[in-house]
Amino acid sequence: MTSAREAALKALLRVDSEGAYSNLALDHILTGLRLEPRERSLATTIFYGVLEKRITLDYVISRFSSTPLKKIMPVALELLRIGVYQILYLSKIPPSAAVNESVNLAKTCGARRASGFVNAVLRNFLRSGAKIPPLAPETDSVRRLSVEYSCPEWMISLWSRSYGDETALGLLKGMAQKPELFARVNNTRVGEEQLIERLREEGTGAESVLWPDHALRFLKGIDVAESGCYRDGLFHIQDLSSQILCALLDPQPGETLADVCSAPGGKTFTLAERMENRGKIFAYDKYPQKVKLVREGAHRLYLSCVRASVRDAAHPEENPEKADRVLCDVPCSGLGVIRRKPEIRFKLPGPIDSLPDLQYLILCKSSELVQNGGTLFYSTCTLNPAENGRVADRFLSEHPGFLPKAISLPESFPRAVAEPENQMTFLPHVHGTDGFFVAAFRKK
Ligand SMILES: C[S@@+](CC[C@H](N)C(=O)[O-])C[C@H]1O[C@@H](n2cnc3c(N)ncnc32)[C@H](O)[C@@H]1O
Repeated sequence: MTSAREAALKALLRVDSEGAYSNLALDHILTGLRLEPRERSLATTIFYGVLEKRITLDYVISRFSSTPLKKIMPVALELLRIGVYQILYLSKIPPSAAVNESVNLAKTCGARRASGFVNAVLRNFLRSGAKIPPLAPETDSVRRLSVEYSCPEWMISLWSRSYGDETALGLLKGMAQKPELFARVNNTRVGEEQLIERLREEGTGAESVLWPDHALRFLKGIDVAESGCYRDGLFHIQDLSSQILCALLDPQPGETLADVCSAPGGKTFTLAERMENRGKIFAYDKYPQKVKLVREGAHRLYLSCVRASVRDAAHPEENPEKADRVLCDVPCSGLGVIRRKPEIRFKLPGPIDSLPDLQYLILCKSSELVQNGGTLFYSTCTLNPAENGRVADRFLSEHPGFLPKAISLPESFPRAVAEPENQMTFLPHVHGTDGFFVAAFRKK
């Protein structure tokens, strides 16, 4: 029978070898296995923990292995990470059990010849006192932070350069925190208090958030597949940052909107709800299978004003009907959602460098959809000025037909980054949201 650690191993290998998204890789492995709830929870803890702490774990392994990391076969390396992770961070698991389980899995999961090596490295680590060994005194501060917070050096340098050392440190500390989970109440079907009560009956605690309206905070995790309220279309899961963007966009019933990068549909749904399902939202995405997700979500939530279809926002064949408000929630590097998707920290800076050109193109093309006097919003879930403020600044400087539209927020959302008043960067450790960026423009 597959154990929790074997499930975690398989999911980790999937992320490494196929570049799979963490949640999908884990779901894929766990579906089809009949693990006890406790085993399932251990598999999840080990899987996410190893991804989150990988840089720290690799540093530890490098100090106790005579073989350089790059030469260790993938299964053995992952088993070493799983072993060291449990020894360092899971105090309820006896260290000897952590070692034995990794060694046994090496024997049964395709790394039999490396099982002695896995045993030797883990036992060396235990004998040394099972602590993260100090770095050499000459190690520079970025490398130190990288090992301490398990964050790549290039990302730490980017954040220090862009936001200052203090904010960069805040981001690193925030990255290690468990993110809160929020829902957007489907106000076309249920009131906030009513939904809180219905969730309580299902055994899920939730409370209202002061702002924006119709946002709920879950008091513990929720398995949406098990929730009747979810199936009945009473809410969708959405971070506060996205809900705030939709509040700023402020669509009115009866208007026409275009959401040019809409899948899987979270913002489309909130916008449709804010419009009380009256008017039209053209929800586009480049990929047909993703458009299907938007259609299914709108159907579940009874949002008939959503019209989902395939369209390439960067190379549109023709421009459809103009809209009162247009949203460009562009593809981005996702550095603001590392708390939820730990594998994002292993993206390489090279591919990220090409994103601003695509983002700018999408923004320029989409600006042609805005009616005179209408508004245009640009957003990302990343913390990288090249994809954020620089795209927004360039748009204004090259489009005299648009003006900056000031963003003003309640006092509980103070500005944490010096930027023009039509831009706002949300930081997890300051605002309690995902890392997020919004820029707003008005067409003359
Ligand atoms: C950040 S996600 C959008 C999230 C979505 N707005 C939501 O709230 O659920 C970016 C989306 O852009 C889509 N995309 C990427 N390139 C595109 C393009 N050239 N045209 C249209 N959509 C594109 C991706 O498929 C992805 O679904």
